[in-house]
Amino acid sequence: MRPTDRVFVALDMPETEGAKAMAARLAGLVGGVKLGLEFFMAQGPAGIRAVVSAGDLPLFLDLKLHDIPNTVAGAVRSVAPLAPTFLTIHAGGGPAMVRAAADAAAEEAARLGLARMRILAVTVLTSLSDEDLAAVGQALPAADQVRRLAAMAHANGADGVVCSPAEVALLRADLPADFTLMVPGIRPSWAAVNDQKRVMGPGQAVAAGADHLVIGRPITADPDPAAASRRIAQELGA
Ligand SMILES: O=C(O)c1cc(=O)[nH]c(=O)n1[C@@H]1O[C@H](COP(=O)(O)O)[C@@H](O)[C@H]1O
Repeated sequence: MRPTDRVFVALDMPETEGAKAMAARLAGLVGGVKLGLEFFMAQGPAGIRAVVSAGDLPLFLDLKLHDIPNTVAGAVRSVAPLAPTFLTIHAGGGPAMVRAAADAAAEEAARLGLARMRILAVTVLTSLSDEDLAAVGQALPAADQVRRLAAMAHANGADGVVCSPAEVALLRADLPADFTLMVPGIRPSWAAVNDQKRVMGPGQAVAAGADHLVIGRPITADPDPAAASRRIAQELGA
């Protein structure tokens, strides 16, 4: 994998034109685009198609699905025609929900004749500290909860997880090499931390074993997003 292929840029914005312009500007400098709730709620599937074609980049659709198994399976089928490379669900939805998502992805890909989207289970959000986990009654420390959820997601057919850089080395040791570790909470030394809590630099996260990095504001809020992407690529060895 080329160093730039590791990076999915998070286009957290509500407007199609802005997201299309950013995707076109960053084509060749990143490995794909991540479109999530802010964009999907405003622009829906048509907006997703417009942005993907503007940059001609792989799509990471970050909808963080979390509901009963039947509803999540239906949502997976509904987004299958968008042909995302990756789709997120919340591991906290439990074993049957993870299994329902994985099965629906496989069945719908076969039915439509498309490549199967990879299901990624979100473990513990990178915006949560141990203190925050205690407030919602989750097990401590965060790393223990991440390991438990990742093992459960793997056992139930997920293709990978979303975790913070702090847990990457632990999960790499626990799980097979082809289990994808998609890692947000990435902050180069020159970027603001914002609302993230469990953060690391891009080079360190890849050295620890991250397959892909999710990077939003350090690129999109920079006065020169292309230059920011190039600095990150250099840090990754490009
Ligand atoms: O699923 C995600 O992508 C995700 C999980 C997580 O635990 N933390 C997290 O920040 N993300 C996403 O990763 C992106 C990070 O954006 P920045 O903080 O701007 O780099 C956002 O689009 C978040 O929705």
